[in-house]
Amino acid sequence: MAGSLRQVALVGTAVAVAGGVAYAVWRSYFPSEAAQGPEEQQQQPLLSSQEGAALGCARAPESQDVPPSKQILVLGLDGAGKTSVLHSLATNQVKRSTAPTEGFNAVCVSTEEMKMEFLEIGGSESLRDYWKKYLPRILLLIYVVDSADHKRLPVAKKLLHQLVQSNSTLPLMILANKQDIEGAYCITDIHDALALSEIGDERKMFLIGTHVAEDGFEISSSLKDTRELIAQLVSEVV
Ligand SMILES: Nc1nc2c(ncn2[C@@H]2O[C@H](COP(=O)(O)OP(=O)(O)OP(=O)(O)O)[C@@H](O)[C@H]2O)c(=O)[nH]1
Ligand SMILES: [Mg+2]
Repeated sequence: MAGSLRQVALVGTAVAVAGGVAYAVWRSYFPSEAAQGPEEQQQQPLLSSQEGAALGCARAPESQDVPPSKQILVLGLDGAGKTSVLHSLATNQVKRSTAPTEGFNAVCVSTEEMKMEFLEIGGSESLRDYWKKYLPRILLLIYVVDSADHKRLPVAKKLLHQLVQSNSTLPLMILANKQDIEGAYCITDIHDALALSEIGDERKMFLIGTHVAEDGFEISSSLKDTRELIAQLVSEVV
């Protein structure tokens, strides 16, 4: 166990949160280019400039000395908690989702240093075909699992391994969500259930326990740490 855990940073300690969250805008849509092949998408941003602008992630013209938005893909099985985590990260308040994402969900989170564009694709079976199409455009993949959904962890593992096999260096952050539920697997169990030691040690990989607790409260320190780490990771990628 200790050997396999060496390849993964288990994050649970406090990291100071720099910068505030400026806004979050919610939207579900199917982009028109979803039918294109990954090659055609390689040079395109995750969100078009119009979509980015609508979400408050407008890009500055290249002549201006303003860093571009950082693009992050958020995947995982239906019900894992992707929307709830994203909404909480963006607003700093716990807000559990009440409906499945029927397509895509784009969220913009600003810190003092940068704007980060998160794109969640719903986890239901019919949407999983879209997952891979966005991989070539992103700086970081966040994969959310329901730590209490023991039965479906093998499916979550299979899909994760399929996603990462085509890119050995894409940074990966796994959120072992719903840690508040009694009987939820702890992160070492999740590490084993997802066979993370097989994913290779070329990439940066993080496994973090999270939960989106009671509505209306400030988010937990683990979620704040997660946001801080995401900002740090994407700022390191050129
Ligand atoms: N107990 C508990 N429930 C959670 C947590 N996170 C999310 N939920 C609940 O789990 C259900 C699914 O959450 P969503 O955020 O919609 O899950 P999702 O991954 O976005 O699902 P899809 O959009 O269908 O792919 C909702 O009822 C949430 O309230 C958590 O940390 N703990
Ligand atoms: Mg969702």
